[in-house]
Amino acid sequence: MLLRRLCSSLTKSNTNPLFLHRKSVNPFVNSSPNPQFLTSSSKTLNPLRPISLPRSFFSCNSPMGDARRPAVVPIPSPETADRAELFRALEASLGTSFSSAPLVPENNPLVIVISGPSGVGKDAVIKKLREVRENIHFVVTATSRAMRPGEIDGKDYFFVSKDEFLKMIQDNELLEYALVYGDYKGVPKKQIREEMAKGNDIVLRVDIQGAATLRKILGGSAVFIFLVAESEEALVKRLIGRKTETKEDLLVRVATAKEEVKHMSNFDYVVVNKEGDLNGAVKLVESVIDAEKAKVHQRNFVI
Ligand SMILES: Nc1ncnc2c1ncn2[C@@H]1O[C@H](COP(=O)(O)OP(=O)(O)OP(=O)(O)O)[C@@H](O)[C@H]1O
Repeated sequence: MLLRRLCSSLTKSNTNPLFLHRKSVNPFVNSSPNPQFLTSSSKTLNPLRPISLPRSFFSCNSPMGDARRPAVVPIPSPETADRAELFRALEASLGTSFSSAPLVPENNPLVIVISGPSGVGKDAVIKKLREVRENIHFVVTATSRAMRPGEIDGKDYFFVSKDEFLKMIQDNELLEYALVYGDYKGVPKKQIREEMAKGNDIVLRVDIQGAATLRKILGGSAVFIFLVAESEEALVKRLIGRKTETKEDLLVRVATAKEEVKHMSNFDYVVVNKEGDLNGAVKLVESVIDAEKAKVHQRNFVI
């Protein structure tokens, strides 16, 4: 019906689209005749006059139109029609069936690198994120540092000896590694491969040095989030409050943290972990992940 209406309005009215176009844009005034506008008898056409096309060109009765056009089907009124009936009528009118296949392909699993100065709350944010988000794997980093009270091997870190760590480096088992405050820390490749194959997103928790190395290796194939406290003062207080560092360690970490904040520009997103608002920071990280998942051009991480 719609098609028929369109055809009849084109046939009946003088609104030949070619004419309208030429009337509004007339590039041939004061110019030599354009071969495009020569008739078969080689007469020059007046550019302001409509080109006369046979009536059958726009006619719904043309045999060519019939061959290409779907059958004319009455479309019931949307206000009163049965939904299924209306759906079928629309399909029939357009000569096509509406596919139920997803319009958007599956997301690529996302690799999220979370970093930030020591004591900013990386572990705290990740612990919470683990509770609230599904289909996400938190890579367990291998480290040669000693276990802290309350930490669990294989959950918080894979605690290995220095020699074991050096063997992993030798066997090319680490995506990235670094010597941090005298201890080795590294990201095992195997875990990432296995979890991505299951369709899970991957979270890597690394220090600033590790994030810089990963950026060089991964470029834009992963999303980099910088976690920061609202102020230096808040950061130092948080670190003191943790009570896990010796006074020497504290001094090094605080001095390093001041420098580390300058690396923010190498990241894609910055999330402020405000004192007393851990949930707010976690929500922001989730928003970043959701936004990344809605990207038309997805990041493509290959390992
Ligand atoms: N938003 C927050 N408000 C108050 N305290 C917080 C907040 N986030 C984290 N903390 C606390 O700050 C301390 C440091 O946090 P956390 O250990 O997670 O830091 P980190 O960045 O993982 O440090 P590191 O890199 O040294 O391991 C912890 O005691 C943690 O409970």
